[in-house]
Amino acid sequence: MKKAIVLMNMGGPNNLDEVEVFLTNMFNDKYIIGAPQPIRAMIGFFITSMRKKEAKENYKALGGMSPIVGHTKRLARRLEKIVDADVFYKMRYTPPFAKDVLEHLKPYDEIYAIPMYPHYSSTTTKSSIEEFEKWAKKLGVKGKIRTLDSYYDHELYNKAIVERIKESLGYDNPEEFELIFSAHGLTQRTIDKGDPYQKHILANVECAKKELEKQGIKFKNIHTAYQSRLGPMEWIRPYMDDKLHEMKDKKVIVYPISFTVDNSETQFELDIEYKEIADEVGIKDYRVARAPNHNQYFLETLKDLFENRCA
Ligand SMILES: C=CC1=C(C)c2cc3[nH]c(cc4nc(cc5[nH]c(cc1n2)c(C)c5CCC(=O)O)C(CCC(=O)O)=C4C)c(C)c3C=C
Ligand SMILES: [Fe+2]
Ligand SMILES: [Fe+2]
Repeated sequence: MKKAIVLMNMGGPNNLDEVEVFLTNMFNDKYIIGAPQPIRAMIGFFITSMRKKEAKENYKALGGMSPIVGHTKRLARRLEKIVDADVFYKMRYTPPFAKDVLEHLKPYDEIYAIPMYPHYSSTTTKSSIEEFEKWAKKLGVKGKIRTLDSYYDHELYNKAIVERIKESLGYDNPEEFELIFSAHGLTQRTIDKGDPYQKHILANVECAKKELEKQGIKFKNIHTAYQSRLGPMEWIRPYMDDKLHEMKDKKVIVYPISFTVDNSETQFELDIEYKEIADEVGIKDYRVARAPNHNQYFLETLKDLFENRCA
């Protein structure tokens, strides 16, 4: 039986010319902008035109590209060493797209499509799975597609989170630090329509807290906040910038809980933009923990999802 794993991620510009491709594709996704066509295309064109200049400047600060594709590719390579399957990766809004990767998947009997999103949201997980299945059908890929919705509660995944928090802490005393779990935001409207993302984030924070307790690591306080708000709508609260304003004179570790690999939201927004706010507010020590990336516990989580959790 020939098996393939496909790590499904969002993507990000691989060069500055792809910034427009990334934004256009994202805002053309019906799960991101709910309006029907052609209104969606018009809104997408408008937001892309408004954002692309600033977004390009941001990606310039990261060396002209998002780190997300590179991290996902490295993860796929390392995972391939420990599983009995060939490992691929595909992105939702930038190359390599589902249709590019599926061309290579025709000889496989079983295809394990694993979302790089531990929390289920229509805007990420559902959008990716649906698009992948649509292209598999169009291209006549016959292998059985297996997938799963979420894995934020996986014990090994939470061990990976705690490993990254410990790396950020080093030999310092956790009781002197505030720990903020920062999640990518979502509009309140999406949550009101029944999206479980925020529930999954809050449940993930509880799992991570339990793992910290198990390992005897006690922070002064633990908080959850939401970053990456965009546009005039109400997004889920508390907002990360408001949370940082409560942290004057404090020592803070931020853990980016939405993400399995580092990307522009961690390496630009948290590392650079929110660091500027932290300096303005007078935060004494501001640290951002890395996402799981190729942490051994995360690799073992993926191996277990492949072997035991995909249906
Ligand atoms: C406007 C709506 C957006 C929704 C809804 C949204 C949901 C969502 N996104 C992620 C993960 C990532 N988002 C990233 C970047 C990004 N996201 C939006 C907008 C929405 N996201 C924009 C406009 C951008 C581009 C950056 C910017 O210009 O501000 C990224 C980073 C990709 C990269 O380049 O590295 C990730 C990852 C999740 C998990 C999520 C909902 C659950
Ligand atoms: Fe996003
Ligand atoms: Fe952002």
